[in-house]
Amino acid sequence: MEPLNLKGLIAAPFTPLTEQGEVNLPVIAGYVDYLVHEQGVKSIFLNGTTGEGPSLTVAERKLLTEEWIKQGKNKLTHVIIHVGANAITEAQQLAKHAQDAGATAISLMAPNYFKPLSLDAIVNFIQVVAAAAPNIPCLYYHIPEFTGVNVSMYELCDGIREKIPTFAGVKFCSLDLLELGCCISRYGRELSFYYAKDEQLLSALVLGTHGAVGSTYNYMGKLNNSIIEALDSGKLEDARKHQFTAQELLKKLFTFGFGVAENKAVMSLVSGLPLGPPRAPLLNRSPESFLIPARLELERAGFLKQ
Ligand SMILES: CC(=O)N[C@@H]([C@@H](O)[C@H](O)[C@H](O)CO)[C@@H](O)CC(=O)C(=O)O
Repeated sequence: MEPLNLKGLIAAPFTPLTEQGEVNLPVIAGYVDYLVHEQGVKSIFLNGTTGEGPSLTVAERKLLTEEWIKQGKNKLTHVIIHVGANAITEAQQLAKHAQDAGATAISLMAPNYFKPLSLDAIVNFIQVVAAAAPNIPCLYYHIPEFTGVNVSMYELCDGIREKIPTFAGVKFCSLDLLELGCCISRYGRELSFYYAKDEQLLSALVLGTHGAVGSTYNYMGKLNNSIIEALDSGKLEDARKHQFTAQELLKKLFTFGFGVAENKAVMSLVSGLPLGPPRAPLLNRSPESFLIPARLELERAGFLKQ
């Protein structure tokens, strides 16, 4: 299988929910247009961390996949579906469904209750799931902070194509740029690495990351695209300036406490899309503790009109 022909930013969409907590599919058509026209982002990574994938049922994940692919037709260029699950049979079902629905690729994180803690265990898990979608590429979603599985990606990638022919690379959600650099240097010609810590995009681009998946590209796509454009045209100072704008805002948001629930509230505020609450166990915070101070910072950084 050819390397994934995908570069640039990939947004990890939030899952729109009604106030009653049901998946709110009618929001998705406007969400696609917002990403494409307002943020200049044409690729998505669906049902991952930002999309609260692990809190959704298999049926909901299938509905979301179908709706995003339907609404994204002729608008989105790449739709990657996260199919990871603790039950391997569910992951297989989702992988087959993603392929049948017309997804570009599948991706999966490690199960996180019974954890695959050895290379053999993790490769076996990926192999079984990837085999359920044999015609599309498969990316491993490395996110040790959430899964507790911190196998070396450098070791995982060694000889993996012989075991898993559709293996296409890694979505790399870790601050470990040494590991990322070594992976790109050794495997970057045959595999793709997509960086997934938005606050360090520029550093990963300099190392040669093939693209980047992130939550903040939902509402800061334009700014992060400017980092890529400036770097591509040799304007390092400009690239730094844009990265610093994003970093300063995120650093402030981190001090207020910034997880998926807070991030979703920011996206609703900036985009005006009715994304609704997060699903339990995540909870919306009181406006005083997050949204009011966050709004001020977003205004200061130019993401909201004052
Ligand atoms: C842990 C986490 O949520 N990481 C985010 C980042 O975009 C993150 O929100 C951002 O770097 C701010 O820390 C992404 O890596 C998530 C992601 O790609 C996904 O939702 O699938």
